[in-house]
Amino acid sequence: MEITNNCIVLKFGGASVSSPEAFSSIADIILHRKKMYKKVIVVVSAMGDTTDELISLAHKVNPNPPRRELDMLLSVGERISIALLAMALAAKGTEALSFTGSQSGIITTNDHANAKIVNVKPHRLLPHLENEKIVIVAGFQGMSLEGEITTLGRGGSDTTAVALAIALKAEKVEFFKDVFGIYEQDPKKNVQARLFETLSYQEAYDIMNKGAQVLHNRCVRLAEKNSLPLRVLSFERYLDEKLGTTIQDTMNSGHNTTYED
Ligand SMILES: Nc1ncnc2c1ncn2[C@@H]1O[C@H](COP(=O)(O)OP(=O)(O)O)[C@@H](O)[C@H]1O
Ligand SMILES: N[C@@H](CC(=O)OP(=O)(O)O)C(=O)O
Repeated sequence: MEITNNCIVLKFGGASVSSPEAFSSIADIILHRKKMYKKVIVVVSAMGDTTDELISLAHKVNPNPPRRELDMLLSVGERISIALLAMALAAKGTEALSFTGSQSGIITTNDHANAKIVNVKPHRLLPHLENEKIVIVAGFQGMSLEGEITTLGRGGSDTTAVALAIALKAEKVEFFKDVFGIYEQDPKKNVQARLFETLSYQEAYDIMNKGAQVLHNRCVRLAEKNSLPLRVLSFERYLDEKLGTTIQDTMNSGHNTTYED
């Protein structure tokens, strides 16, 4: 196993935390990566269908809920996950600390339900990372300059992970999915679809633009602008280093840090 001394962001989506037991499984993945990386930041999404269930709950109370209040409600899904993940790691004897998007310094526009990240100020995370503690951040949410809780649009946790990786100068982001990587088509619809080993940002972006929900398309553009390598791999077969898709530049284009996607 290659030992690096660096920083990595690990992103776990709703499919990887669809049951209480799943938190223990992904805690094992995180502990495996912690042996390789000094600084480990974990971004996690709401469990399974929680976000859909919260939207439907809101609509039972008000068929046209105020967008500000909907964001307040939806941000709860990811808060449940971060706390449960910290508890799962504690059950394995490892201290980890959970933080909401606003605590993590994810600063956004004030566009409720479709906010854009304008800056990342992860001051609160830094001392814990220096102390080599695992830091867990709620995906999909932030705080506007006006101090309001916002969400980034469906699938937005991927973009949280990329923005944090840029701010913390992480080596890469690993996205743990219920598929082995990015395919030419959804492998659940076409079992013959080819799995890509590597993709350029543009190729990945084109696949997302055709409607593949495997990565939030904003996160691909953001990674490209900052030359940040991305890897999409399976949360079940993560030990198989050859299995997965790497998205990176063919040449390092040397852009300055930007959060504009
Ligand atoms: N071209 C594609 N390559 C890989 N997965 C795809 C593609 N198009 C659609 N998908 C779907 O995207 C899903 C993404 O994985 P998932 O674990 O659900 O992500 P997350 O929980 O992070 O949102 C897969 O379940 C897969 O069915
Ligand atoms: N929970 C949010 C954000 C998200 O990114 O989820 P996932 O990582 O499961 O796509 C959603 O369902 O849209």
